[in-house]
Amino acid sequence: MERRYMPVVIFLAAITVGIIIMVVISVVQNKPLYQKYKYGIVLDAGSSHTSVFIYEWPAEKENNTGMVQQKHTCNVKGKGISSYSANPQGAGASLQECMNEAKQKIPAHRHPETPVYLGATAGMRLLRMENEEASKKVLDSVALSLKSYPFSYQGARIISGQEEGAFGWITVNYLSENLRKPTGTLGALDLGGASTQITFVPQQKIESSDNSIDFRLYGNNYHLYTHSFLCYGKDQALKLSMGKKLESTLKTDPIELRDPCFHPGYKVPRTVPDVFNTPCTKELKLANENFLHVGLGNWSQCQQSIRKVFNTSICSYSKCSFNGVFQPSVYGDFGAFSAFFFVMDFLNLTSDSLATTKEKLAAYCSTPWEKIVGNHPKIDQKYLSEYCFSATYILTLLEDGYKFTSNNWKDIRFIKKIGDSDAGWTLGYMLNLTNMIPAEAPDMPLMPYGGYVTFMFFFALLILVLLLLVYLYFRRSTRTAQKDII
Ligand SMILES: Nc1ncnc2c1ncn2[C@@H]1O[C@H](COP(=O)(O)OP(=O)(O)O)[C@@H](O)[C@H]1O
Ligand SMILES: [Ca+2]
Repeated sequence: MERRYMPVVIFLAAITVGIIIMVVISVVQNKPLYQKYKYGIVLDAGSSHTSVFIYEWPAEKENNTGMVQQKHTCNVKGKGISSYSANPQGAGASLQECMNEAKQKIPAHRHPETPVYLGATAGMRLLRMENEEASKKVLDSVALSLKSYPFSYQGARIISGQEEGAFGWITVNYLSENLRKPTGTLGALDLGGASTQITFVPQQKIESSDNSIDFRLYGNNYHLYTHSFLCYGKDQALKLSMGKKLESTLKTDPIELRDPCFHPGYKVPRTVPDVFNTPCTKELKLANENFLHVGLGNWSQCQQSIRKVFNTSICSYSKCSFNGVFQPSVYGDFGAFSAFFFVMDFLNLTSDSLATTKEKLAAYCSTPWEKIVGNHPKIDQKYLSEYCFSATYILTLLEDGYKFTSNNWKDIRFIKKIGDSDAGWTLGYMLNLTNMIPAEAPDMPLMPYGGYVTFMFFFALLILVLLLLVYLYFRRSTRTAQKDII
């Protein structure tokens, strides 16, 4: 071969290698060139109501953190499934409207592969304690209803308090993309109507095995503390607290229950079984079944009365939250969701110091009931009348129960959603059951997307320049050759 062709050969070889590198990188980087979505449905059968969550994720990226998003939610009309104990068929029927909506929201060709899970929480735990047969019938009824849809039915069951706490923790940390980073995780505080959960990575040893859960997620080990207090959701706590007041006052004054946790001017007739119709309160045999629930609007007395539902005098561990339950010192930031958020957000108490929160709440509780109703004509009066109690309960639970202080109060973030997805146990439950959180970290793309685009751009530019140089070189060498001939 003539020597003058050598540079051309080198140029061509460089170009070929360049093209091969570009093709290889683009294949590795863009394995799926277009996105297909997959779906999953979880029904949260809570004590007060049932919500249907539809999740969506890109089919090819299901093992990456933060990829699953909430696409749609539907609130089932009426009360929670545990309220159908006398009419179990009604429980299954109540889900129809939302399940039909799910059929509309998910593309039909995905229906057969879309898993459906129903998890029932504390309302059904209480019904199971009270009447196991009735709780089975309710679960059978919702199972039958869910099986009639074209989705892939995966079961309807009562989840444990530990699962409820741990999956809530997985949800908030998955959505905050904390799981693949060496940085800290977010503790999870969930307040329902019938139970409440606290879950976090503690700094101290976990002294009771009931409160310890281990996970290996994306190559990291997590040693979690979790506890679920049955009967300490805000609706059952209200019954506990009213029950205590009734026990001490009805004996002397059988007509009126004077309650500092309700607004002055609030007066509602109630019956004793209204308060004692749950396994959380012991049955009180009282001749007079009717009483008048009268509000006093006194925040500090309200807090005193709520403290009585927390037993802090027994503890067989190095430290306890309440009722003899082991709890290490709270550590790190916490996401407080569900009723923690609904109540504190309604009262605009999500971002003040603990002292200011107490001052504002005291003023709110002493506001006359008439004025409260006038200020919020559209809010359901049952919710409205209970916000003073609920917020006082929340402060007492967090401070006296879990031992948050004015120093770490700001570590509690009252949240509803992270991105588009609600904080709660449902997403974590589905991720776990579909094995979407691998124990080991999945392969990362070769380089971040921005770096990839820049790299491809400059590489293409380089190849263009090389082609130009080859062209110029050829032109010059042919001219020289022609000159030589002449
Ligand atoms: N807008 C709202 N304001 C106040 N409380 C609310 C609101 N929406 C829901 N809640 C309350 O949140 C709680 C949700 O609990 P739920 O999930 O049904 O029970 P559990 O988790 O104990 O089974 C209930 O006490 C319900 O009354
Ligand atoms: Ca709940």
